Amino acid sequence: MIEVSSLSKRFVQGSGKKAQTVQAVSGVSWRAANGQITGLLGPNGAGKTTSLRMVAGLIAPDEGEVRVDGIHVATETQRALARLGALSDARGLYPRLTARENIVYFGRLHGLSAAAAAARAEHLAQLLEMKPLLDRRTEGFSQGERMKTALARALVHDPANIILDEPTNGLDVLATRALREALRRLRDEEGKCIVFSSHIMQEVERLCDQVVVISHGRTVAEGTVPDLLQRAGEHDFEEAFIGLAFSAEERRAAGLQLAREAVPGHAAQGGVL
Ligand SMILES: Nc1ncnc2c1ncn2[C@@H]1O[C@H](COP(=O)(O)OP(=O)(O)OP(=O)(O)O)[C@@H](O)[C@H]1O
Repeated sequence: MIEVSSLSKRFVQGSGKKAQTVQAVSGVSWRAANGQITGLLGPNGAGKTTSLRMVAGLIAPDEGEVRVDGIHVATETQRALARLGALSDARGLYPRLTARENIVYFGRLHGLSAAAAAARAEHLAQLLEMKPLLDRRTEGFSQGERMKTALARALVHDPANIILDEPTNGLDVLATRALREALRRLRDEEGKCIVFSSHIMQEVERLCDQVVVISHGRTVAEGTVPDLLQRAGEHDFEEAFIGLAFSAEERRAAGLQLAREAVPGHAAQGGVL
């Protein structure tokens, strides 16, 4: 289980009089349960990546806290992170090593014996359907092949919690489906707590048991897809997302309208969403 409470983070760019402050995350709170897939859904710049980087202990929050299975990431970092597998956008594989060597190497860094790491590589290759890749050098791997290898590497220590930042970025339809299937198996067969960020509505709608909508660094809604549809008073998830994530003023400024806001006989300036 992952619990994020009142998390805030700002970045300062430049120095002196030219310094600019960006409030990336402003009091975000959410909870991701075991045996469920939780989606962080938000427009570009909403604060999803920054939130996940704080969950993974890569950057420290200014305020708030993250607990992984009840363990504070800030104070018991090693113990909390031992229970977390993180897949970031930068896949960062070693090109001269085979997929198997990449996975085993990370297993060894996590303290697994050579035999245990090798057994995990076999198990994960089966789970992620990547057996034919295992003994190829990762140099020249396709996006989908790289993603699978990086995911196997992130799962080598069998963490109970998995976070993935926009995992389908750059993947074609087949690789996306394979990833979706792998995440379902990790949820259903192994009871993992899975969190992934996305701005792709269909992906979240298809896969997530629970959705957290983030906008301007805040949690603006949380619930199942049917909960969010009901809350927004919409039948279409994309319309619900637009209604929840953007204020009426923002929609007007962007020249966008929800279908239900359209005046009959008048075309929207920027097109009806
Ligand atoms: N290292 C940084 N320095 C300065 N600003 C940053 C930094 N990292 C993030 N930001 C800013 O914080 C805000 C939130 O960024 P973040 O990457 O968390 O959003 P996101 O929801 O993941 O967006 P996207 O869907 O576009 O990836 C943005 O305005 C971004 O420019």
